[in-house]
Amino acid sequence: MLLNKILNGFQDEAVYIIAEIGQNHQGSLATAKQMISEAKKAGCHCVKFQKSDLPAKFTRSALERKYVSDHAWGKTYGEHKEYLEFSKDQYLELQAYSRELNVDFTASAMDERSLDFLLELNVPFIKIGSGDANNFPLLKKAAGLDLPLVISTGMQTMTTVERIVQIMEEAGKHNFALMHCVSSYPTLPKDCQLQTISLLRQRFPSVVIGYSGHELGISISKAAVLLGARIVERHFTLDKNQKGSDHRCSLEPTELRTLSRAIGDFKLGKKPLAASEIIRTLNGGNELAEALRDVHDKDIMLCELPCRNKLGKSIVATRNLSKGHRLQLNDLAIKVSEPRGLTAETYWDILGKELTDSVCEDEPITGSMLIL
Ligand SMILES: CC(=O)N[C@H](C=O)[C@@H](O)[C@H](O)[C@H](O)COP(=O)(O)O
Ligand SMILES: C=C(OP(=O)(O)O)C(=O)O
Repeated sequence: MLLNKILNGFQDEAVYIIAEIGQNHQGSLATAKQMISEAKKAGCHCVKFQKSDLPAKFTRSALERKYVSDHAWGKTYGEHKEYLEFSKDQYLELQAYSRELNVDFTASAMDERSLDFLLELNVPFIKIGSGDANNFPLLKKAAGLDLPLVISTGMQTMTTVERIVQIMEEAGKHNFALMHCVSSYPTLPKDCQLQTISLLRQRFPSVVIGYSGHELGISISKAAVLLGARIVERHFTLDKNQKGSDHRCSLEPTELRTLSRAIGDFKLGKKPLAASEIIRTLNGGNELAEALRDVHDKDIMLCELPCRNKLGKSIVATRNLSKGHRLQLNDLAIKVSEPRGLTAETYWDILGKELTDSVCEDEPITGSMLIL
């Protein structure tokens, strides 16, 4: 697999291209297969899905909340997500089909049970999406595997990214990559913050840096490669005008083919190009210049707040806990919760803290419930 060669430092000039089918298959196995075939024809190395175990990823109230949107596939968020989930047999069929077409097949593990599911499937690598980049227990479990990891960093601060790398280092894990990502759909050029790629390369010189983009078009993704991204992930669709939250910021087959050919034509070496050279090389205008503006730090962006509020993970109780109880590891789970609680990255920091209030199973733990 090309990804292994890149992660092992054997292929400075190669870029691994992932077609993120995600949930753009509309819940249809036939459409998913057609998408796999089109992604392969477009020159992608990998087709990727999103795997969630709904009660493991979401609290009951998050699943029961009404989902009022033109993009909803059910009345509640749970019904919507259920409609878009494939079964194990369907995953096996999609995996067999991808094998026939000689394209790598994997999914993001959106909770620990989904990680186990993907391990049973024997996928070649695991993607951890931005929603789980601060889910340290999931990262720790994934870091203990031999499999390569591709970890997105949307909706996260540099401090959280440093902790991700620390978790990998503590597990002795070397075969992982960090993806620059801005979790807004579509991301405006001014919000793309491509120079975060340079920042991540400087801060973590031994880690392969990639780009998971949600912007419109392909120029910004090309620029990401010229800046040093060696994995590129883009959402893929057969038609951008379909129902579904991600279609608009996805690439259709022709665009994906144009992007993969352009990447293949670049003469890449170890040294990235400067912003001005990139703009010249790509004949870019204002939008590319905006995407390439200097970046001095990595923080959660305003444009990411809607996604963070919808899919950011919180700490919830695994069982009923009484006032005065001191929190232990097995009291806590990390889920998308409605309403939200303490953010996932505080998981290890609140161990041993005393509850000032009782909390019910599957409900969020908030800062005001703790004696800090
Ligand atoms: C952060 C994250 O997981 N983002 C994913 C990857 O980019 C997205 O595909 C979401 O699953 C999608 O946008 C959710 O849409 P809805 O809420 O309509 O199912
Ligand atoms: C959420 C995902 O990706 P990203 O954060 O890279 O958009 C994913 O791969 O499921």
